[in-house]
Amino acid sequence: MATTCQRYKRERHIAELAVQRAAILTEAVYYSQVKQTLTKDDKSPVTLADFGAQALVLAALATAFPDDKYIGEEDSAGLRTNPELSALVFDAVARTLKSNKQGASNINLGTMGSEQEMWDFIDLGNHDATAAGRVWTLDPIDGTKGFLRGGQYAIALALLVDGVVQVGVLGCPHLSSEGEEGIILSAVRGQGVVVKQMSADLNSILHPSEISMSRVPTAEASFCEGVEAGHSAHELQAKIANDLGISKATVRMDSQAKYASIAMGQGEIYLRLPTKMTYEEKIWDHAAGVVIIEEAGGIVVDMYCEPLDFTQGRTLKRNKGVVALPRGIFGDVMEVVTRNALEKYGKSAL
Ligand SMILES: Nc1ncnc2c1ncn2[C@@H]1O[C@H](COP(=O)(O)O)[C@@H](OP(=O)(O)O)[C@H]1O
Ligand SMILES: [Mg+2]
Ligand SMILES: [Mg+2]
Ligand SMILES: [Mg+2]
Repeated sequence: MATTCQRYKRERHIAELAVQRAAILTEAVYYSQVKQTLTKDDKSPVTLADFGAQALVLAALATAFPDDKYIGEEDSAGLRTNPELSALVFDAVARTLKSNKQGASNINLGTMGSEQEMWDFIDLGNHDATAAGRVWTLDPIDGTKGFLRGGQYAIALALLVDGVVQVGVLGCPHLSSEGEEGIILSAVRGQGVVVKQMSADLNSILHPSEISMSRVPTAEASFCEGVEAGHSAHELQAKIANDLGISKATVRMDSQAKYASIAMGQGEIYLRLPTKMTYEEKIWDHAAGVVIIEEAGGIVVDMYCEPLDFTQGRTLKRNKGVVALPRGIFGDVMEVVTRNALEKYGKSAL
């Protein structure tokens, strides 16, 4: 039986290595001229890098934890009917596998030799029940619009056990800490959070440093919100900042880099209030961020101050809106957030 401090040690390590390997692919695409993109049924974009990163991460998980279940944002349908795009994705995956020797750690992160195998790895992410057992949730590129715009993006991987996030890893290739750009944050519930430098060499994810959230009073805090006006209610968020007497400019940033950034004390409050009450937040947009914030000493709730419920499958259907912030200003800020949420949206109909 593992001691408490060894709990999820292997899961965290493999998740970090898998995220780092996927980031080699996403960064190669980020800086290339070839960013082949499809538009999904919900009108959102998915690029060749999203598919490639999902294949690489799920290959690693399937190799290391074959009995677990996986939920990934993407599926291979768009590749199976598009040979040209599929070949581009496979080429990017093959280059990553070749460039990357998987380190001296002797950890087998899995490989793939054909497009068919790659599609099958991508489709391992089709699970949808989260209330029981071990379920990994993956966002291969969170902030695809940011990725395409040259902004922030994240590779987000988390392990849910019986519906509770136990492990979270966020790879943020364009976020900086202590002057180093390209970082990985990882947390295990009850064991804190570390930030490590991302490196093209899989052996050297290794300058762990502990982090914690900012301790400034509410009036000196700053807000962090998404860039996309369609993803959160910028106007209402500005009103809440104003109601709280916050005068610092709001920082806009794509992806779960927002969670990473406030976990490291580079900002304080992440607000994500709905633009439409029918939208259900996706679990892969929050799971890794939640455990990272909680382990950095913060709290994540919905706009009615309820904890996020990860037992409901692929979406947070029992929650509306998301707020993440340091413990010390929680009471002050949430009073104003819930008042505004009730005024604007009424009582939770959930
Ligand atoms: N109407 C909406 N409201 C809230 N989130 C939305 C949304 N439409 C899409 N999203 C999610 O917003 C995520 C990006 O968040 P942000 O705006 O903070 O960068 C997207 O993740 P992907 O980019 O992985 O698809 C997508 O899941
Ligand atoms: Mg998407
Ligand atoms: Mg996402
Ligand atoms: Mg995504």
